[in-house]
Amino acid sequence: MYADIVTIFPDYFAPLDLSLVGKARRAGLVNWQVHDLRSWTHDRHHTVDDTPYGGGAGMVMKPEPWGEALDDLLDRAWSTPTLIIPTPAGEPFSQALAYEWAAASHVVFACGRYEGIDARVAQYAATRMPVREVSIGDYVLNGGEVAVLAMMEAIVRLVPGVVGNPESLVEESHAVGSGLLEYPAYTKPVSWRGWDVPEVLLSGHHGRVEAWRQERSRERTAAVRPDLLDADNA
Ligand SMILES: OB(O)c1ccc2cc[nH]c2c1
Repeated sequence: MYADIVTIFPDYFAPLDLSLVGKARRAGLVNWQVHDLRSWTHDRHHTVDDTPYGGGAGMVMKPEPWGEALDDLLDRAWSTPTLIIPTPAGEPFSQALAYEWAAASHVVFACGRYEGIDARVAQYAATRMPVREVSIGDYVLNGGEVAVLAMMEAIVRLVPGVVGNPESLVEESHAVGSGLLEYPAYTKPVSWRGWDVPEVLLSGHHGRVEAWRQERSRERTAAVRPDLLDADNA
């Protein structure tokens, strides 16, 4: 998976070179390039925003720099990328989308700021590539960068070879097909500040352990995400 990330704050993405994601890049399993949107401006002040038509507070990102950025990235692309635009007004990002984009050869992330990107950019882009406007949750950030950091981590960890034991991807929360939240995990010591590890986990009886874990998953999901249970039973 290769990603182009377009932003007015390139330094936001330095953390991607840390930990598992950075290790995956150094191993050649994934790659990305961060681009400063202002590279596609031509005025002295590298202007990327202007006042909204129709009035209202804040500023809107101008379409021209985005159009030139997408033209350049498409010209260089080996295959047609998917354009992913983080926005509070988007479809929910999900583990299924993370898997889909982990298998994609090329994605382009467009990080909006201010009140967002001129709506014509997504409309224009959709004539040249698949476009997905995606939300990472029902809250509002100041821009798309944090959303892209979160999505990059969710996506890259699913690329084959990135996590040491692929089995660890199977039983985690929101594992595609399971729809249940992960069961609680324990490690040594067996007793800690008066709290003991559940006996069944010390039994060595794999069938009983599995049944206990399934029950804890359903119990936890019913308590905090009953909507997933409905989907799971659908
Ligand atoms: O909350 B978000 O995911 C998000 C995404 C993009 C922009 C652009 C301006 N505010 C934003 C918020």
